[in-house]
Formats: sequence, C-alpha cells, structure tokens
Amino acid sequence: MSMLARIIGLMRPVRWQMALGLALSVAASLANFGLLFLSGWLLAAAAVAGLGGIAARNAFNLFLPAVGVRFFATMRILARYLERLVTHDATLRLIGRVRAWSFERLAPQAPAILARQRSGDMMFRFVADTDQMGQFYLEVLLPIASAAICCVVIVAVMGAFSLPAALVLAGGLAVCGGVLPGVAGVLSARAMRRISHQQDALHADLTEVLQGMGEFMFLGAARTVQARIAGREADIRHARRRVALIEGGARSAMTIITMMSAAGVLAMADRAYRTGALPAACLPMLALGGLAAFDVLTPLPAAWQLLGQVRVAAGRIFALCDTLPCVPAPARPRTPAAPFDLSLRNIGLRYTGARRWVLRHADLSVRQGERVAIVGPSGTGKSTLVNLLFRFYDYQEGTACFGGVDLKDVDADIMARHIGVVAQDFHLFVGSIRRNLAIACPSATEQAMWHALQVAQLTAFVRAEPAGLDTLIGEGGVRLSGGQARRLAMAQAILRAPQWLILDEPTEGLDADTERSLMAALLQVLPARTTILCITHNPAVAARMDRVVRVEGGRFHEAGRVQ
Ligand SMILES: Nc1ncnc2c1ncn2[C@@H]1O[C@H](COP(=O)(O)OP(=O)(O)OP(=O)(O)O)[C@@H](O)[C@H]1O
Repeated sequence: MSMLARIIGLMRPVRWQMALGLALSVAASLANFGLLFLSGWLLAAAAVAGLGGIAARNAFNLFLPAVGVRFFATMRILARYLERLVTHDATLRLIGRVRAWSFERLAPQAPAILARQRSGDMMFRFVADTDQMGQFYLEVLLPIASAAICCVVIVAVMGAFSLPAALVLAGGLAVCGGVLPGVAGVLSARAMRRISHQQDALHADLTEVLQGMGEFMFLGAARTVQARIAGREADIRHARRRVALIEGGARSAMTIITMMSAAGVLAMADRAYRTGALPAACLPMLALGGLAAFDVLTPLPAAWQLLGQVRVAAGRIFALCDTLPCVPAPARPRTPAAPFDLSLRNIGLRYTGARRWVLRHADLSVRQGERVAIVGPSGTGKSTLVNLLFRFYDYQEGTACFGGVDLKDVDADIMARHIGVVAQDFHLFVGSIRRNLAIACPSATEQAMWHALQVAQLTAFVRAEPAGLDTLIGEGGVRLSGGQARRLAMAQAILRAPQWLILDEPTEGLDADTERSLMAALLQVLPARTTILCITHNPAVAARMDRVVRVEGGRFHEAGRVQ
C-alpha cells in the first residue's frame, strides 16, 4: 500500500468531519469568487444604467444584485469561520489518532527498540513526525482538493459567459495550480529531505547533550558536540534558504501568470463584447472573477512542498511501526496462578542481531517463596534473566513455565503484575517522592508509603526534608544520591507487594551499615510466600539468601544452599 494511502487509511474515523471541512472551504472560496464576480457586474451595470438616461436608470434593478453581494459577503465570513473550526478540530483528532496508533505499535517493541534507536530520535518521531502526518489533511489535502473543486466550478461559470475566456482562465489556473507548484515541489524535494533529516539528527543530538551534559564535559567532548550541532544548524539554514528561493520564484511566476491570465480573460471578453455576444457590464465581472479565481491557488506552493515533508515523516513512522516486535504477543494470553513457581528447561537466548548465545542449554527451577542469589562474572547473563521473565526479549530454545503456564502465552503486563523489579538501570520520574511511589502503586495510602520507605531505609532522609513526601527529586532523581535513588526504587517495588521481587544489585552505592539494615528489614517484612531473586556481586548479600545460583558459560549452576 502506498504511503499516502496508508495515511488516508488512518484518517477514516474523522472522514465525515474532513469532508465537512472541505465543503466549507469550497463554500468560502466560491463565496469570495462570487462576491468579486457579482460586485464587478453590479458596478459596471450601474454605470452603464447611469449613462443610459432616465428610462435605463429606472429599469435597473439594484435590489437583487445587492442582496446577492450581501449573501456572498456573509457566506464568505461564516463559511471561513466554520471551516477553521471544523478543520482544526479534525486535524487535532487526526494527530491524536496517529500518535495513539504509533504508540500502540511501538509499546510491544520496548525496551528492545531503544537498543536500536536513540531516545531523541524516538522523541522527534512522536512529536514532529506525527504532527506532520496529522497536518497532511489541513495543509496538503484540503488546499489541493478545495482548489481543484473551486477551479472546475469557476471555469464552468466563466464558460457560461464566454468559452474562450474560460479556456484562457483554465490554462492560467493549470499552470499556476499544477505546473508551477509541482516544479517547485520537485526542485525543493532534496532540500526538504535534507531539512527533515538534519532536524531529526539535531533533536537526537540535543536530547543526548541534555541527558549527558556532565559526561560530555568530563570527557572533554563538549566542543566537538557543539561544532556538530552548529554544523547541522548551518546545513538546515542553507537548505531552508534554497527552499525559500524556489518558493519565492514560484510565487513571483504565479503573480505574473495571474496578471497575464486576467488580461487574457479581459481580451477574450472584449472580443465577445465587440461581436455582441456579451453585454458591456459583463467585462469587469469576468476580469475581476478571473483575478479572484487565482486566490484559491495561494496555499498550493506550500502544500506541494509540505507533501514531500509528510512523505518523509510518514516513511519514518511506518518504518518504525512496521518492525516486528521482538516478542510476539500471545494469540490467546493465559494468566499464571499460584503457586508461582518458575521452571526454565534447556533455554537458549540470544539478542536480536547477535551471533553469541547469552544463555544456552540453561536450566533453572525456583519455587514460590524461595530466596535465591544470582551471582556470576559481569556480562554472563544475570540481567538477561530479568529481560526473559519480563518478556522484553524472547528465548529461541527451550521451555519456560511460570505459575503453571508457558511464558510464551503470558503478556508482558500480566508478568509485571506478578513480578516487581528493581533493575540496574532503574528510572525515577520527575516530581516528588509521593508521585514516584504513587506511580508504582496508585492506590497506596500515605501510611503504606511510609512503611515502604522504612523498609527501604529512607525514612530518616525523607522526614528530615521540610516537604517530606512532597520533596522534589528532579529529573531521573538527580537531587538524590545514587544510594538514595536506588532505595526509592526499592520502596516502589515493595509498595507493589508482588509475588516475586527481583533485585538487581540492590545494595550498590550503600555503606555496610545501611546495606545490612536494608537487607534485614526486607527479609523480615516481605511475606514468606514472596520469592526473591537477588542478582548481586556482593557475597554478604548473597549469603542472606536460601540458595546461590551461579551464571556462567550460558548456564545456571547450583552453587550451594546457604546454611
Ligand atoms: N539489549 C541487549 N542487546 C544486545 N545484547 C545485550 C543486551 N543486553 C545485554 N546484552 C549482552 O548480553 C550479555 C549479558 O548481559 P547481561 O546484562 O545479562 O550481563 P550481567 O551478567 O547482568 O552483567 P553485569 O553483572 O555486568 O550486570 C552481555 O554480553 C551483553 O553485551
């Protein structure tokens, strides 16, 4: 299916509103044409009647055309106002629909998609590209369709008075509305693509700079990044100048052709008048009507240029959304039930595009309520186990069962209901401590929040802050120390009271005392039925668990039962 056909397909739910917008746009443009057309005739007819003596003056009916002029003037204002209302509303709905549609397709690909895309790229896709796709109706489809309909009607009306004048007008309209914007569109297509590409990269660069400002400075790379951004800006400016030159040229040519066409229409009308086929009062009417006809073409150069940008934006969005999710959604999702035991048999997992198996012929059994330490050298696949359980990445070999059902039959959000995780690269949300806890558990009472903070050994810190639970922690928790941030992430997981709790390096960044108190409180507070999987490099933390499993060579090795 072509790209434009797919965009039009997305517009289906608002098609009636779009059709109404088009009808109003045509009505407003035709009212404008009718107003000038009739005014031209009225002025000329009044002058001719004035020159024709008393009888002619008395016979002249001023009332009916004056009503027509008022009708067109009122209709033009009303139709334009309603058109803006309807078309802008349709556009906003369309943008919302495109965003919801792309989000629905991208969500199952997370977080694998971030392994391939820069987050700035994704941000740009969601904001600018979806916006541009939504603007396709208002800025491209509407002006082109409205201009085409109006031109046909106007040429037909002119033809009723003088066929040669109508043909001259049709020629002028075709050149100004089709040929010139088309040529301008083709000439500026490369520059438009360049602008889109560079803006895309610029957004990604800027997002990266904002996220990693400190690191760029520590690494002494700030100047290099600055130069790259300045280079992109210069490139965009250069391409914009070229587009403006082409558009300016097209608009100038349109003005010249408009004048030539109006003069041509007048010449044809004059010839008809001389042969007696047209009354004198119709001459200014046709000339003014001819000029008014070109008004409908004014938005076309911009519309043709934008068409190129919409194609690029839609191409990027569709390419992203058409990527198959690395974990297919189960055809008939099933829900795990108690006891929430895990059994992995002969598991083989390698990441998309990677040649190396991270896990191969791996077996692991964990019964509900067990507390298991997962240890092993860095990069051997400990965190990969979390990715597998959360259905972020799929395994290619073996079978995995959780709560009595095959993992491939379980949706990722169902797994998230049963398993709480404090990942190594956890994320805190901008706002207060209360907001972060409420995101983890919207129904949590203030008392429950304090309890979770107490287990996570954060009460002393939060109580010492004047704003307490409403203390702001900044983007990603920048106002907290590494250890405090990790403990807040831990409090989030505790608050959700999941059947399984996976902790990836829970005590990283903590001093020995806090580490001891945290692990003791956690083990004491969590119900006996809560399974804990604790990924750690810390022997003291591993020793607090019931069992130790070592990950090495792609397999899980039972490293002993802790006494
Ligand atoms: N999203 C990913 N895409 C591709 N490869 C990945 C991805 N995540 C991890 N890997 C690779 O898989 C291997 C295992 O990574 P994993 O994060 O599971 O190691 P780990 O044992 O948790 O290490 P550490 O103790 O350092 O946290 C590594 O070689 C890593 O490069």
